Amino acid sequence: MQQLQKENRIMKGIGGFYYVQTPSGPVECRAKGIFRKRGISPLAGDLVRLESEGGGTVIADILPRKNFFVRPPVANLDLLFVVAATVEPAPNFLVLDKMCAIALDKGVTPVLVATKTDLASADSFSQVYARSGIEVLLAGQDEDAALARMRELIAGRLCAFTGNSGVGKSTLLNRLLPGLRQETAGISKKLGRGRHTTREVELFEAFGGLVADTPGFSSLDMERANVILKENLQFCFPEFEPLLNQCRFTGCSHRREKDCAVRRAVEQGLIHPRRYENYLTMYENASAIKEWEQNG
Ligand SMILES: Nc1nc2c(ncn2[C@@H]2O[C@H](COP(=O)(O)OP(=O)(O)OP(=O)(O)O)[C@@H](O)[C@H]2O)c(=O)[nH]1
Ligand SMILES: [Zn+2]
Repeated sequence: MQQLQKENRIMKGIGGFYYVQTPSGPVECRAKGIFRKRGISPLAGDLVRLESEGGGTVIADILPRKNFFVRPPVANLDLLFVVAATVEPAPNFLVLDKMCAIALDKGVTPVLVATKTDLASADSFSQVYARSGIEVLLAGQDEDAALARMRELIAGRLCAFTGNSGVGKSTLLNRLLPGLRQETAGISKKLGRGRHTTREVELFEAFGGLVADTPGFSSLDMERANVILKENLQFCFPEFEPLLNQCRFTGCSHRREKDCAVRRAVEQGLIHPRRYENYLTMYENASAIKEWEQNG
């Protein structure tokens, strides 16, 4: 099993105060002034070095980050549950593929969770992702196996949930962590503030890992900070990976080039056409954004 570092980790930040989990218990502290001068803000998920200052404790250093997200503000994410419903709302595979690609681009493992499987079949999910290298879990109303697998995946990792409004993220989180709401209220009370301020990311210890309560992840693909370079996009589709050195041309974009191993795999049914189509769309988007940025 993977081990989460038991060092000092920021669980939550609110109004300039940070709630840091340390091997000897939780500590509430501020950050040293140097961060503000450098324009760096400590984030939930950050591993930090603490120092004593003026009788209190301050964050003196942020250890190198594996990755970070701007909205919601969280660092060092290991795994992202991408939640999508079979119906109400109907799945948008382009959005799902974008979310998975953004995760992979940042070194985060995406796991798809299909909800409302009691209302409609999840066959489309199973088919589209069967050979994608992305794990799909079916979480209808009575699917305990999916919850068991989620607990297993959370162990040793920092995890978050994303998905469009109404797909069932809260329902899933409540089934997974029935105590979450009370805990949220408890911590807010302890800090004596925050219940009605802007939602900040808060990490919860669960099943040997950490789960982020991150309502804002639905806007993931809108972030400029999350733009994937078109050259890197091919690495964000795990099913392309074993083929990448088999294309005739080095630097093949897998669109119109001759003897492209990726296109051949699509024709042979080894890559799902929907995934390939979405790759092409994302490639065009990435090219457009780059030109726009250069001209702007
Ligand atoms: N039938 C069925 N309904 C579900 C399931 N999961 C969630 N729902 C319902 O779908 C609706 C939306 O669920 P939420 O959990 O609030 O969805 P959410 O993703 O948290 O939505 P936002 O808070 O808007 O982001 C609620 O009425 C739930 O009861 C499911 O597996 N089956
Ligand atoms: Zn190619």
